[in-house]
Amino acid sequence: MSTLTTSPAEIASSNASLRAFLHGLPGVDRVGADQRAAMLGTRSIKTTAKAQAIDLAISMVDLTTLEGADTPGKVRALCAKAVRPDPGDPSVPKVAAVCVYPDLVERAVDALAGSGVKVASVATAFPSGRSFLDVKVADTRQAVQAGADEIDMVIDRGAFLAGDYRKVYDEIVAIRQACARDAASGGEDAHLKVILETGELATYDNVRRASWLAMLAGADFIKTSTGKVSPAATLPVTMVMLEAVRDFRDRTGRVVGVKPAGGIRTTKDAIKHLVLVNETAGDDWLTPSLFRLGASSLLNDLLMQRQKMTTGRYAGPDYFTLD
Ligand SMILES: O=C[C@H](O)COP(=O)(O)O
Repeated sequence: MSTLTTSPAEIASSNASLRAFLHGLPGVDRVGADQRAAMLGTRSIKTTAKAQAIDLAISMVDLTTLEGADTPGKVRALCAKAVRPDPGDPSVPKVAAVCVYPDLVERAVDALAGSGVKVASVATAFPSGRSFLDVKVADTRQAVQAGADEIDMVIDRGAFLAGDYRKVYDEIVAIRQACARDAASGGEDAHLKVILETGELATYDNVRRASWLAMLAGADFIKTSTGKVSPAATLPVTMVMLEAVRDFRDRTGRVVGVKPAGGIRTTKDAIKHLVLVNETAGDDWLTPSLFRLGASSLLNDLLMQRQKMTTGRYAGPDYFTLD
């Protein structure tokens, strides 16, 4: 693929030029993508490689709670689990991040202080994204001020589907600016994950276009779904996004991460995703700094399978705390 000779700002100088660029990307062969993802999903991994894959998957989990009924107590318990997933086995790695609503960020920051586990906050009128830009910017700023290390924003799917790419681009740029940490605090800017909500984008071509749009606008990560819309993280959609980050690096030199989220519940699902990463974007992406699994209830299955591999038997159903 050829190097991008025009800057993202030039490409986005008007909706027409952005549209020309996005619609000039090669189309996705839907049947071929479904078949390839299904074929990669049948690869089996055994013994040592499986044990390593389970630990890698644990270290990539964004342990998530995004319920209206979330409480400070639930977030505290989740944070304890994030740092020490199995209190009986200190060799289990900690997860990558805990993902919560903005008003619970402070609780998570307190509970995770010094642990190395990041705090991710959803923002921008999650999950619908339907609000005013200044409300979305304020939502983001408050989460960053409360100490969020990562912001998971949603795109305006209505604008995207109406072909108003420039609006989506401008909004991502504005949210990226809102991720900047106050210079006086000396901290790093919050990383920006851009949720495409692929279940609402209708076609794989749109998934590819939305991936590029988010990356051109400055996303650090592209994320499939909110977990509130079905389908969420399917293998072919994740594959299309992995191809996009691979091609984006080839054409710009910038490396963007990928986060499938929503509906990933079993060790089998997690391992299928890792195979996909390896075979599509390559092993550079097999690290928590470039690949995450957003999930509310995957961790216990990973822990159960890990224990089965170590001890030869499953723990009782009450052994692990609830996700
Ligand atoms: O970002 C993560 C998702 O909201 C989690 O979805 P899930 O509850 O289907 O695992």
